[in-house]
This record gives sequence, structure tokens and C-alpha cells, in this order.
Amino acid sequence: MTVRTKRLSAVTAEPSNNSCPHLETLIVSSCSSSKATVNSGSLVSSPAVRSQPVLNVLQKKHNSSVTDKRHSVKWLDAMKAQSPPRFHSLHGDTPESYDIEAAKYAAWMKKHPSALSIFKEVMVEAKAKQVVVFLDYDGTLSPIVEDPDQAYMPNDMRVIVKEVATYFPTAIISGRARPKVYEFVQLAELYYAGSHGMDIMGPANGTNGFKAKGTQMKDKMGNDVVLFQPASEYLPLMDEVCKILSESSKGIRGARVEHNRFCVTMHFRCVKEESWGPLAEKVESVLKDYPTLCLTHGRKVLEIRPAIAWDKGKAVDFLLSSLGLSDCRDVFPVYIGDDQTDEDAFKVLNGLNHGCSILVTSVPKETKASFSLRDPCEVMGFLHHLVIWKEQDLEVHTGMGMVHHP
Ligand SMILES: O=P(O)(O)OC[C@H]1O[C@H](O[C@H]2O[C@H](CO)[C@@H](O)[C@H](O)[C@H]2O)[C@H](O)[C@@H](O)[C@@H]1O
Repeated sequence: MTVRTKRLSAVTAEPSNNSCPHLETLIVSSCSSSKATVNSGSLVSSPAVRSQPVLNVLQKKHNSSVTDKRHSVKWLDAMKAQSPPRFHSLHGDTPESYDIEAAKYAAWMKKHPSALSIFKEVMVEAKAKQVVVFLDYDGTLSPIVEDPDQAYMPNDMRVIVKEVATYFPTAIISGRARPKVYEFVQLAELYYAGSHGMDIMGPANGTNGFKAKGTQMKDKMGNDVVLFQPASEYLPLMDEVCKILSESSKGIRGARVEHNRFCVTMHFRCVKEESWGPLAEKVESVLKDYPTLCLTHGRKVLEIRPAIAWDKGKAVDFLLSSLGLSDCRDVFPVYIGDDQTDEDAFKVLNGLNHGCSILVTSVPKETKASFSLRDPCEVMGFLHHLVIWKEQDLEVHTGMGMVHHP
């Protein structure tokens, strides 16, 4: 089994699935600033990005209701596409329908084999390379639940992630606000990229010997850390949008707004499907007054975020570079995620010579990931295998060293 090696441009901005249809010009001009930031590869805010007049640009109004309607329909489609029916309910609950869905999943698995069942083949490429582990949070380390505040990570997952971090530089890359992810994970030895990579913090001196470049500071607990926030100027704007969105969605039962610091998330998991369209329209109508922001989508969420060319893929690139690990011949990044926003990271991994991109899903999905895992339970299994693999590797090397080089 060979790990996918397809070359893609990791740094130059390719249009993402999560595009902002009415903001192309702004995105293109933001791209060059972000590109410079990525190349600098250090955990300090880029003056190029900071100097963008993001808050003062023309607040563009849209007069065309036809365009607005088309956008809302587009987002309604996205909402439906991101919410595949449960496995058993696709064609009813009969044994035949179950067989049909099982066959579809089996066919999909041929293209995206289980990273757990072919672990050894996957890791052949990692031999003698520095493995770096990137983990999404919701749906990857914690099961999806209705209440976002209750998305706890099981303790045995925490134990295994901690072990992983003792052997490999490890980062959590989440759409959540960074402090919130930290509250759930509670491991100081990891790097955390919150708000889809727009808020990166990590230990100044990694436990496994890696040091992220950048300006050091102290976190709330007094630890030495490094920080990178490419969209820091957007904070007041995000606060404003969060308030407006909370107000405008009050009439839609089940809708819930979460302030994720550099993004604002509109949850519709508890909204009846007939209200998804009106909700998408409300989000769109708030967004149209903020031309420096854009809309993306995830698992039963719509998200408003700064329209800068920065995403989870850029965060991966940035962290690798900042840790001095961007020479892809010696590095084997592993990225595990379950959501649409993780596709940007899969794309970056596919652009490297070696790497392992894994989508967590129990239903067939269009993805750029090479491999799959069914659920957080399997993620835990995979991480466990990774630890054992490293321990065996260390053991073999010590043993062989003694035999062949006395
Ligand atoms: O990048 P992630 O760490 O996967 O964060 C993406 C979003 O995750 C959370 O929402 C998702 O999980 C919730 C709890 O299980 C679930 O209720 C929701 O439907 C999922 O989309 C988080 O609450 C969002 O803010 C993140 O953007």
C-alpha cells in the first residue's frame, strides 16, 4: 500500500470548498500576505497581515435579492450535504437497505482504506522519519453530541494523546476557540490551533525536544508559550457579528450561536430541517454587511470567519515550518479529522511526499483524505498503535545497535 503522493501546491491559495462567493477580490489580496506569513514560519504575528485595513474597508451592500437567494440556496444545499442521514435510515430499516448501504461503504473503503486495519503498510513510509501528529477535536477526539458545551473527551483518549505527545510533536487543530479546546483536552504539552488555525499557541519548549520558533510569552498558568494570531484585528468585528447573529436567530428554535473567538458558529443540529433555509438566509443577510468576513460550513454548523487566506491547512504548514520540520523528506505528518474544514489540511498533506491523511466517518463522503477511521473509538485505536509502533521502533534500534555496533 503506498501513501498518496499527489503533488499539490501547499502554500499558494487554491480555491477552497469553503469559498466566499462575493469576496473573491479581497481573498486574493489577502492571500499574498498570508503566503508571506507561512513562509516566515515563525510564531509571531505577521505585520503584512496586521496591516490589512480589515475593519475600515467598504461595507459592501448587496442590492440583488436574486444573488442573495442563490447564495442562501447554495448554503442550504451545503447544510444538507454536511448532514448525511444516519446509516440505517437512508433507505429505511430493512435488511436489504442495510446491505445496500454496507455495500456502498465497502466500495468507498476500497478508495479510503481503514488506517487501523492497514496500519503497518501505512507506517512503512514513516520509518526513519519524524512523525508529527495533527488532530481535529470534535468528532475526532470526542464524539459528536447535541450540546457543544458537553463534547467531552473520554479520559482514556486523553491518556493516549498524552502518550502520543511524548513521542511526537502533537497539535490539536480545531474550529473551536483555543481556550475552549484546551479546557476539554487539558494537556499543556500539545500545540493548540483554535478558530480553524487562526489562534495558535504551543509550548515554547516541547517535551519531545522540539522548539517552536517565535516570540515567547507566559500563558495564564505561567508556562512559557509561543502565540500566533493572523487575524487578531478581527476580534471586535467577530464580537459584533456574534451579537447580531444571536439576536437575528432568536426566532429560530434550536439555533445556537457559539463564539469561537476568530469565528462565529451557527449550530443547526437542533433546528428542524424546514427551518434550515430561513436560518441560512438570516446568516447570509448578516454576512452581506461584512465584506471582510466569509461563510464556511461543517457538521450541522455554518461559520462566519475572517476572509483571509488562512485555514487548517495553512496552520499545518505553519506549525511544520515553525518547528523546523518543513523538509518533507524527513517528516511524516499524520492528520486525523472528520469535518469539511479538515479537507484543507488533507490537501496540504497530499502535497507532501509522505504523510497520512485520515477522515473519520462512518458513511461514505467525498474527501481528499487517503485513509479512514470510523469514529473516535477507532481514532483511539490508531493512536495506540502509533505509540506501540514508536516503542517497538526504539526497542529494535537499541537492540540492533548493540548487535551490529558493539
Ligand atoms: O474543528 P473541530 O474541532 O471539529 O470543530 C468544529 C466545530 O465543532 C463543534 O461542533 C461540532 O461538535 C458539536 C459537539 O459534538 C456538535 O453539536 C456540532 O453539531 C458539530 O458541528 C463546535 O461546537 C463548533 O464550534 C466547531 O466549529
